[in-house]
Amino acid sequence: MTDPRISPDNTARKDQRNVRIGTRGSPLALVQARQIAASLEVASGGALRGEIVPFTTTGDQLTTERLINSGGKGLFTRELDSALDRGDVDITVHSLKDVPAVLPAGQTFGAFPQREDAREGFLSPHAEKLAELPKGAKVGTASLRRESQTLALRPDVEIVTFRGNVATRMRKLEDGLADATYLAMAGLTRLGMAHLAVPIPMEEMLPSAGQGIIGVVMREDGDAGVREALAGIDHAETRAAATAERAFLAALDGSCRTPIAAHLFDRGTEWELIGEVLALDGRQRWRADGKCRKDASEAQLAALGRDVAADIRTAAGGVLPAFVDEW
Ligand SMILES: NCc1[nH]cc(CCC(=O)O)c1CC(=O)O
Repeated sequence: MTDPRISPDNTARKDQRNVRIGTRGSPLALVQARQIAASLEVASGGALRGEIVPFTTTGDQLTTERLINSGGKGLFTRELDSALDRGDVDITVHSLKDVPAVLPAGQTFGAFPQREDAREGFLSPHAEKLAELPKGAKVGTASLRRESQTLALRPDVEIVTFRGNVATRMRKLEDGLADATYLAMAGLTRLGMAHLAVPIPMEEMLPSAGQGIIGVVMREDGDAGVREALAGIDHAETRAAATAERAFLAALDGSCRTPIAAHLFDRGTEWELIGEVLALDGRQRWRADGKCRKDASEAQLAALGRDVAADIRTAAGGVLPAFVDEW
């Protein structure tokens, strides 16, 4: 039976407004953008209708070479940033860990929906975890954080550069190009493929700042209806984590480009931020942590991030390895 109030061809109702959602065109990005579209429609009581507008970013066009040699951060956001600036789209949807520590001027996060599993996933046809790999095994990754964290635990393994979507990486594993690789559990879960990986305990391999979080960006002078609907899908705990982890990142990113990891842990009555910086070869590793109350303001959470970053600087004697960022 057809409900006469619902237009059968799914065209916009007269009282419905279109929200153009800019996103990358990758399978994961599209799943995330569709999820945001659906939640916005619900949060606005049907007044808004999400329209997905896919973009190919610079980062999507790069293949084998290390992204880091191609301009670092912002590779996956640049084209989306300018589309939002120009007003070609109303909002952009990103994996937060791919978003540079500082947003372009005039742009702001309208929503951080509830975080997905932030853990790293271990994928290997031969082993359940890194410790089980044979001596000298090849571990595929293009992330400098994962590379240095792996070498810190297993200095004997060989790191090989590994990129591509989930299917590509699985094929490379089958072809023996590497014995193991990592993918974020969040991405795998969103794609319905979490069964392919074994989650790694968070404190064994601290994830990237913002891992598992989707950031929805709007213009500061953006439409009030859109702003309100975004506020309706914002998740307070996730915003707290995004704020503390990104403040930590921003405080270290300013002067150095280094393998960095951070996560805000829920310790019942308190938040605990753990941050980590490593030398590329994994031989040096600095960790620091700090706590604050669960009812902390965004300013206090940002201060927590900066404090933990300052502790790491002190621990490292002010000499952090001069290198790269996460992507
Ligand atoms: N750097 C690419 C990227 N950006 C976001 C995710 C996964 C989803 C997420 O962490 O939110 C991934 C893939 C990966 O690192 O495994």
